[in-house]
Amino acid sequence: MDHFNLIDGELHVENVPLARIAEAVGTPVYVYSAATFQRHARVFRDGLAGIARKHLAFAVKANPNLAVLRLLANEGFGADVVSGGELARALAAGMAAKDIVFSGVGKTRAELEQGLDVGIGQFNLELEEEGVVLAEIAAARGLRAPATLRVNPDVDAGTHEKISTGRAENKFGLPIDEAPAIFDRLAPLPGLDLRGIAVHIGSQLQSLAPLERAFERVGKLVADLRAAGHSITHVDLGGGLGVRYRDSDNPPSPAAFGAMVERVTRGWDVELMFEPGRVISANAGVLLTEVLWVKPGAVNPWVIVDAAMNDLARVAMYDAHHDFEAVRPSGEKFVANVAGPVCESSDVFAKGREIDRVQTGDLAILRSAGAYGATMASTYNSRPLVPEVLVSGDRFEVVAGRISAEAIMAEEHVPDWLK
Ligand SMILES: Cc1ncc(COP(=O)(O)O)c(C=O)c1O
Ligand SMILES: N[C@@H](CCCC[NH3+])C(=O)O
Repeated sequence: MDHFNLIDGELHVENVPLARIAEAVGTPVYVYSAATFQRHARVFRDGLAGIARKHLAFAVKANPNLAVLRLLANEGFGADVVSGGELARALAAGMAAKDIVFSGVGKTRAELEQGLDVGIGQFNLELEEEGVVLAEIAAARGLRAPATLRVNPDVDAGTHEKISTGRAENKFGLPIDEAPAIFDRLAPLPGLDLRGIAVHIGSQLQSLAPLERAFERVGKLVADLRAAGHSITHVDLGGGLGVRYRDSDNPPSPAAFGAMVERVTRGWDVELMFEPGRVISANAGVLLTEVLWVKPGAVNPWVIVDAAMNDLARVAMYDAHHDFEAVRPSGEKFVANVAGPVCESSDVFAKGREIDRVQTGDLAILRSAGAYGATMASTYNSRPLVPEVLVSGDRFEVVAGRISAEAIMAEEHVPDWLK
């Protein structure tokens, strides 16, 4: 069941009319559905029902809002974090340290220390030297840091170039062929409990085939490591499952993903770990915006909305598609461009698209904005930082306030020697 529906001709999130949120909070604003987050969390878990030993860690980068993290913690999710800031958020949201996995291609010494001091569940190491440093820091504290090696399996995920992570030329992971030798050198260090392998080949995957190829390579590596005498108890299979941004997208279902994982990992005898982000959050949120102007254009009219690339960067960064819909559709359509007010030619959400006919003052949404939306927002053009609202049934709450240009300016100052 979708929780973003027309009720009496007007778009609602669950039982709350979007117009009511716009009136109370202003626009632009991200609006999330708690019931959708819950449903996605459960569908993902159900897809993996056949896997006995598993750990689910939500990729915090997709949506780090504290309320969202708490909701997912209540659904039994831990977190996959990539910075000290994300780690602090996961803890602040009530997640247990042991349920947190620390990924990330450039963890600082301070971040490794922070992770050890709070007792996180696992570090996914990106290179040998990181393992050496982590082992030293842990040994000095009388600890053994639970860790895996993240390997780069050299598999093309078949997704947008800028969100691919598993090809040899990408910066992520260490070359899978070098993993056995690195494992041999790191495993004996007293400060490390080197217990497995991690892999993540990219995001918004529309096919299971590249994932399957990557997992098969990891399975072979696990067998080789065991044959060399290593104890392998954990394999982290990352995230990456794609979602439907438009009708023509056809991502694999969590059930199909689970069936593939079950088949490929049969007999591995490890705890499997997962780091889903987008599949849990993308379609749980929309960006609500107001039409400022409809401006004549040389080819198509320009619908200028009050949301911009600084609020939702995905279109400018990856040519991503987000459906655009009026909150009170008249039934009439027209072909138009949709753009924000930012002074960049790439601040365009849609070009030459048939959309609901809208006019100045109308409310509209950009759909599927719950993942990599608010979290990638900036204050470019000195625009306020976009707020977030969580809806549950017929109530809603501002779970991140709008941070004004004045508040941001308060962090700056002019040196005396310029006055
Ligand atoms: C290491 C790691 N895990 C998990 C994710 C989450 O990916 P997704 O949102 O595609 O599920 C990412 C981002 O691509 C990542 O880099
Ligand atoms: N930010 C990207 C996804 C990056 C995934 C991070 N590993 C997007 O919006 O699609």
